[in-house]
Amino acid sequence: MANPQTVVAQGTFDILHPGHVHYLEQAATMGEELVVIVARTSNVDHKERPICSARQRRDVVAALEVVDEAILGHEEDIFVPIEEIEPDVIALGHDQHHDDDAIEAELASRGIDCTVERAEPREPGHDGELLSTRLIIDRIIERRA
Ligand SMILES: Cc1cc2nc3c(=O)[nH]c(=O)nc-3n(C[C@H](O)[C@H](O)[C@H](O)COP(=O)(O)O)c2cc1C
Ligand SMILES: Nc1ncnc2c1ncn2[C@@H]1O[C@H](COP(=O)(O)OP(=O)(O)OP(=O)(O)O)[C@@H](O)[C@H]1O
Repeated sequence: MANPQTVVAQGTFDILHPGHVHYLEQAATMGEELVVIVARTSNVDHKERPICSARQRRDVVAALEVVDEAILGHEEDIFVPIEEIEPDVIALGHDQHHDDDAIEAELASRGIDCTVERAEPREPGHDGELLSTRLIIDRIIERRA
């Protein structure tokens, strides 16, 4: 296709689990090409510091079949990669703390024509399925302490 619709997804992706896969699969259905921006460790300041390096997190996301490209985010200005990619859609995760309206306003002020969509959460499909990095780490601490 000459002009595929590009979707951007983003997140920390520290220790991948099926919730991440679900989010990325949903994001992929919003267009034809999926580019994932992996958060720099210095920008993950709203929760515990990731266990894996940004490069490792990026490499594992890039290996997923549904992902066309995974890149490391910008250290200072999260809209720099967006300006470079020029996506048609930004897919926000169901629980991402970003304000949809604030993102849309910033896109408009930079002249980027792009819609902002929210993905749906995925609930555990069986007993004991861990769909959160924090819950996986809590389980490791509990079982290996
Ligand atoms: C549109 C958009 C672009 C982003 N670009 C970057 C970026 O370039 N660099 C970065 O470190 N984080 C970027 N982020 C932020 C993180 O990917 C992410 O929202 C947050 O730091 C990780 O939190 P989460 O995994 O709980 O969502 C971006 C977020 C959004 C919504
Ligand atoms: N169970 C889930 N269902 C749908 N999307 C999910 C799920 N878990 C994570 N995601 C999405 O994956 C993206 C990256 O998530 P993130 O790296 O913060 O993982 P997390 O497991 O939610 O982390 P933590 O549990 O440490 O807060 C986010 O957009 C988030 O909404």
